[in-house]
Amino acid sequence: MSAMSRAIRACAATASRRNLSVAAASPQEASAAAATAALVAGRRGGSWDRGEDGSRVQWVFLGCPGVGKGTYAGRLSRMLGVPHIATGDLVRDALASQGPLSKQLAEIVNHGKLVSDEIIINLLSKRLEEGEENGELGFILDGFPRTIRQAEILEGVTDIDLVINLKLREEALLAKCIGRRKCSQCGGNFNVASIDIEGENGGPRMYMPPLLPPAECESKLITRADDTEEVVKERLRVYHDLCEPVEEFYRARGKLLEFNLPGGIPESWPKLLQALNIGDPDNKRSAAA
Ligand SMILES: Nc1ncnc2c1ncn2[C@@H]1O[C@H](COP(=O)(O)OP(=O)(O)O)[C@@H](O)[C@H]1O
Repeated sequence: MSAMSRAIRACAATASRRNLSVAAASPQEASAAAATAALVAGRRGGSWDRGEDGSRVQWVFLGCPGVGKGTYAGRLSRMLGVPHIATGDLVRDALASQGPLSKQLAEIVNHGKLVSDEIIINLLSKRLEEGEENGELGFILDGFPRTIRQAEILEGVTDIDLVINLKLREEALLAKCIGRRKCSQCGGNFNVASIDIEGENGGPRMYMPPLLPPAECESKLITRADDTEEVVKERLRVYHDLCEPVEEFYRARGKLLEFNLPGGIPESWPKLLQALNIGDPDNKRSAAA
């Protein structure tokens, strides 16, 4: 068992024994913009590349359902050579496994609720153990932590370098979730939604074209059971109630990088790299993404 997964399990057990109540973090005095600038500037001179031992990248992605955490975390993980660990994927794998946990999880996930911290910690610890056995170092977490208690547990066992908080206008989130499709054969992710929203307060219009599947995938597309309008609305409500405080948790610790997605992938990806101060002088890495 890896040191980190062991520590997560131990910390979670202690927290549940003590019924850990987490003190609210003190608000940071500096403005969010100044904190973000300092955060990125702190990494200038070095780059975000993994260190020689590959262990430097320990990042977390936060953001509402449909914002694109999986897309951007996946791209960065391929670019930086660190595993992308999405707790939503771990939950869906457990759901598909038809094991004893599967029925219990379906009830929760298909109603847009959060799985208990204990179940998530167990799934994550198992995934980290497997990674350790395969020599993985570093990680980009996507969808974890999602509650203050999960954030406290993670903070207690390892140092998170950076938390990227992706933001997108609420009108786009619902449409993006409902438009999501996956090819059941090749596993490719697509989106049939065409989003075109008027600019706010004189700001630019937001256009996100659909990401359509190639002809060979068209008949094999599946939709996630929790991507119905009713369930997405519940997931958004749960996010605002339980997950938004996690943003504040990291903001107060000076780790939060806020990133407003300006549009679709072609427009947003280079700007995200820029915000992360990831140089790409010879374009080799862009090709890998
Ligand atoms: N860290 C977590 N804590 C509790 N439940 C989780 C966590 N991560 C994933 N889940 C469960 O898996 C579902 C799907 O997660 P995910 O794919 O990350 O969805 P989303 O698109 O809402 O961000 C969530 O709605 C929730 O039920």
